[in-house]
Amino acid sequence: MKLLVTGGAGYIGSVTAAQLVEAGHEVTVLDDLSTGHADAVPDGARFVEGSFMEPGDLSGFNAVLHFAARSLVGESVEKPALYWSHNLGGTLRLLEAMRKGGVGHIVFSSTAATYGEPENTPIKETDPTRPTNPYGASKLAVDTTLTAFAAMYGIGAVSLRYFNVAGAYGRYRERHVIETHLIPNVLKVALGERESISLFGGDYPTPDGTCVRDYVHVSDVANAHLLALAACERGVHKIFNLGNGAGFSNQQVVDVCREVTGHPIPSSIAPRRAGDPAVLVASSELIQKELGWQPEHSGLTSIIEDAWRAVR
Ligand SMILES: NC(=O)c1ccc[n+]([C@@H]2O[C@H](COP(=O)([O-])OP(=O)(O)OC[C@H]3O[C@@H](n4cnc5c(N)ncnc54)[C@H](O)[C@@H]3O)[C@@H](O)[C@H]2O)c1
Ligand SMILES: O=c1ccn([C@@H]2O[C@H](COP(=O)(O)OP(=O)(O)O[C@H]3O[C@H](CO)[C@H](O)[C@H](O)[C@H]3O)[C@@H](O)[C@H]2O)c(=O)[nH]1
Repeated sequence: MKLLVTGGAGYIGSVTAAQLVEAGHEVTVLDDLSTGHADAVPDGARFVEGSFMEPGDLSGFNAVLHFAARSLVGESVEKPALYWSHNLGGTLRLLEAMRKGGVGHIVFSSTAATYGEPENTPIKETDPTRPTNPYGASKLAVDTTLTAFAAMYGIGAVSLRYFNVAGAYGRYRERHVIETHLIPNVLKVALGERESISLFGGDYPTPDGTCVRDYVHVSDVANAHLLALAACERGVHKIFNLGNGAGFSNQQVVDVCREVTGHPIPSSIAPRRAGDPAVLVASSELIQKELGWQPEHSGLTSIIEDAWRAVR
């Protein structure tokens, strides 16, 4: 297929673009390099530097995989207008360009942040969506828009709600200039780029008092996109969670990083970070049942080993 990958110079987009090229698709990456890197665009993909908010003529593409977004939760609280105009407004323009160009299918990077503070664990797709920050709200608004576009204009859409994506795929890894994610920041301590790691909150209602998250390997996330692409069906919007169904506390993440790197990784408990749910764990039964997705890396150790191998 002839595919447009927005955000294909970023972390998850570059891994997915690489797997799409390996599967024989003709891939064009559209990325403005605001948080991505030109050298992350896989060999064999065409690269267009530009914004998905001005996508131009999309005729000829069979589908869009839409990764590009603003995705810093804290920044979204400080600059809500930016998140609404970029993530929702920009995506509306992309969808209009798809409509004009006759592009019928889209796979969209949604997020666990659409659920907000969960009522049930593990979280199912049918659980309430009550985002607690503009980032999650803007992603939920795109999901709602996709449902309407599928019903009204007959596009085929799949939203994948990733939980905590981690690990690396070959040379493709997470390297954000502003890094907020736990695992890369813990590994920076082992690399000698940081003195220590602060764990935000030690008094959550969890076994060790630190937050619990569901880590899913970036390679398994990328593979889910190939399955989602094949499952796009005109007039239908499907939503799937993507996680491993197992929760690991922030303290456990640090402990596993110590084992994997052999570094003592000094850590301390710091105040809670605003808007962090105590526990976020996915039920991914639906995507396993409907698309046959099976994560190959379910253990936290193997995910962290891959992340470490790519940065050391
Ligand atoms: N990393 C996670 O754990 C996680 C979890 C849930 C959802 N997501 C979502 O997955 C997607 C990818 O996340 P990531 O971690 O790979 O982020 P990333 O920042 O590494 O990648 C995003 C890419 O989009 C590009 N981009 C941003 N705005 C653009 C624009 N206007 N036009 C063109 N390109 C633009 C950036 O330059 C970057 O290359 C995002 O939509 C994010 O919200 C990520
Ligand atoms: O230096 C740090 C960084 C993070 N954390 C903690 O580690 C946990 C995981 O935090 P991350 O920032 O790695 O990930 P989040 O769970 O906040 O965010 C992930 O899930 C969100 C959905 O909830 C969004 O989709 C977001 O894009 C995605 O990265 C949280 O308890 C956080 O407070 C620390 O203690 N110290």
